[in-house]
Amino acid sequence: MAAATHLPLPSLLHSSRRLALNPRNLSSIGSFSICLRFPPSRPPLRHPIFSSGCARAAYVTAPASDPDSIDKGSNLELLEQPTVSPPPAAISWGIIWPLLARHKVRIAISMISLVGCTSCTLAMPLFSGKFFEILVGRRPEPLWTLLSKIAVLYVLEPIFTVIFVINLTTMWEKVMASLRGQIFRRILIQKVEFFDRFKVGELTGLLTSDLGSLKDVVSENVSRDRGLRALSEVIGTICILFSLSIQLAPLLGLLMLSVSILAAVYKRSTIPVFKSHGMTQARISDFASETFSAIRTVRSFVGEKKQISLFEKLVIAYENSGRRLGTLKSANESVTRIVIYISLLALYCLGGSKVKAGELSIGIMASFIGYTFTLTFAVQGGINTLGDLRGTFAAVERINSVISASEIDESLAFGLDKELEHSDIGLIHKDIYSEKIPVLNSHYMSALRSSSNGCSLAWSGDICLEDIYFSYPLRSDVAVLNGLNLTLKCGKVTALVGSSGAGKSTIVQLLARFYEPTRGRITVAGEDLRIFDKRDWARAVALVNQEPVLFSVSVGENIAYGLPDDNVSKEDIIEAAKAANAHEFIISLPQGYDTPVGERGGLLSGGQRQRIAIARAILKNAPILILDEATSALDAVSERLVQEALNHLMKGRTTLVIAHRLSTVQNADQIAVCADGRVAELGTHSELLTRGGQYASLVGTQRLAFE
Ligand SMILES: Nc1ncnc2c1ncn2[C@@H]1O[C@H](COP(=O)(O)OP(=O)(O)OP(=O)(O)O)[C@@H](O)[C@H]1O
Repeated sequence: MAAATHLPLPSLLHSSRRLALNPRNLSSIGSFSICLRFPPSRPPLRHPIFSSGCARAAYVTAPASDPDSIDKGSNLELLEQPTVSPPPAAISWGIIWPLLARHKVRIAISMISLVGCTSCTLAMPLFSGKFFEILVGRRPEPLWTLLSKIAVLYVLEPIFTVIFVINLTTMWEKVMASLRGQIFRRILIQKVEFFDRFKVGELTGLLTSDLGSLKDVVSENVSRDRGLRALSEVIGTICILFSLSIQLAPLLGLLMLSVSILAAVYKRSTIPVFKSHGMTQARISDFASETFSAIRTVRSFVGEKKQISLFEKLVIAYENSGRRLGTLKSANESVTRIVIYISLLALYCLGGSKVKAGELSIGIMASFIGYTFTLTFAVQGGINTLGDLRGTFAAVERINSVISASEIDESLAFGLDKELEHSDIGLIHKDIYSEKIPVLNSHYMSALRSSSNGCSLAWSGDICLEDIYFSYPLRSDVAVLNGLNLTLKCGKVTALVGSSGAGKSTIVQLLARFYEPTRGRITVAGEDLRIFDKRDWARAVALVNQEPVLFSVSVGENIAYGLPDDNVSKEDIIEAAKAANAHEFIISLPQGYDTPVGERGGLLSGGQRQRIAIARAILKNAPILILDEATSALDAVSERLVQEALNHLMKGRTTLVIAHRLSTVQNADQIAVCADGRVAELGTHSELLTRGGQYASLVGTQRLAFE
């Protein structure tokens, strides 16, 4: 093992494919499926990333002197990698510390100014005591000398405070901006099933309210009676009190102890109320965003009353939990006050009697009263900060439970990392998590990079789906594809038909690599897709759906999104729009190409949206084109315009068409009938009609709808 070396994955793939995966060689080593049926105790004779379930866990060893030994079949050893540890929590001290460490100077200035302003604050009661002693003639110092010292304190304290607040908040805002950017990036690189699992509202809530709570824990706790200042005042006051009078200090200690115990009891008793308050708030936000985004459905079903009544229930639940929280807060407030008053009364009695007996100076007694108030406010402020911290911990826990439970799509993340490194994006330039993800993964991912480029291969080679098995991760017990085999011939049109739920759109999702097959492989010109990182592969596939999604920017910017990394010229945008039959309607819009399309393109008609999506795909100029019911939602006029645009787009590209209309399907070079997760029939329109099988019956029963 020690002498072993890591072979570059492409060469391994090449070799192992020759040994086991190339269909032409299957006869010599047994069928491809034999590879998949190796007993679990023995790894299959191919790179385990190509079998399901161990996608990240493998590398290859062979003698360093003979990298070609794989070809010769000697010394080939495939070793299972130890299980890769799960991705680190999205927010932890280990993540925040490096971000804080970038602002050492600001932190140092904040701490120095904190000491400065706290010292000023804590010196004030001492000066008050001296002031009274001068007034009653117990101190020889001239009054104006003392007053000028007090004036210096009054000037210094706000100066130190400003320096403290500005530095601390600036530093924290910068840390939070990095963290927010990183978490957005971390969400964006999750596997697609992550987005199946969590609602959009939940994910946006992490970035807004939950991260907002983490931000507030510093930015809302910089005032005199909160956070670090409160803490430093508590510590400072106790030290001063003990140095002033060893007899009276324990009394104030008792006061603090009582208040702290009350705070702890309050904290425990309010945790469930606090949690349920937060959850009801999240439900309100989810419900409102769902209602507003489905406003047309609500309108068409006259659902306003129902939505209002459901919303009312949520609002009442929120109100109730808010009231319970308020009651607990007020109870705590009054009990805390009672404790403070009792302690003050005790101080007056004990301190007063000591002053009368001449055991304590009136100045110290006056200082003590001042410190009692300082201590009271500081302790209360500390408790409030604890309350904020409690909410913040709950928010951090929510963020971590959502993001850590999921898996990063490493083949996407790796490519993105590389691209960001060379981009001008500064804030989210380096993934703070990548350092935490085991080095092995990046070694593994760099091995994934093939010398060949997926996009150029797709211009010249067929796409083969070989023995594909697939279940959606969230419904792993339901087999959607069961050993599907299909070849999309290069530059030709393949139509996919079949009953609803037969798995047509699932094939599209696999071709686009939103999901990976559970078993089997997809190849382009004989190369397994998994040797390309996903961002490379994404450039090879243009997808036009029934419901194209536009961003709420201008028409021109939506078309330019076809090449999001490039500076697309206005001429290119116009050319693409013309090819998509969209130019005429675009120039008739109020601001032409600068007209905003509204949220999800809501300010345009279905046909207009579709033609902009086609223009975007034309600009992308990808070798593989997937049309998933691209014209099925359109009226006859729009359909003709869109179909013309699509015909233009399809030229010279490997095209997969899913359609219910016979007219769209019958001219395809081949038609595949999907049933029971397999291709049941394959041929041209006339061949399949002659065969009289499922396609003929689909056409006969008009389930493949005619115009
Ligand atoms: N994200 C998902 N998670 C879990 N199951 C899914 C998901 N998407 C689709 N399915 C299930 O997979 C099966 C195949 O769905 P698919 O959308 O591929 O069918 P289809 O042939 O395209 O149907 P249609 O013609 O109605 O669009 C269905 O049973 C569906 O419920």
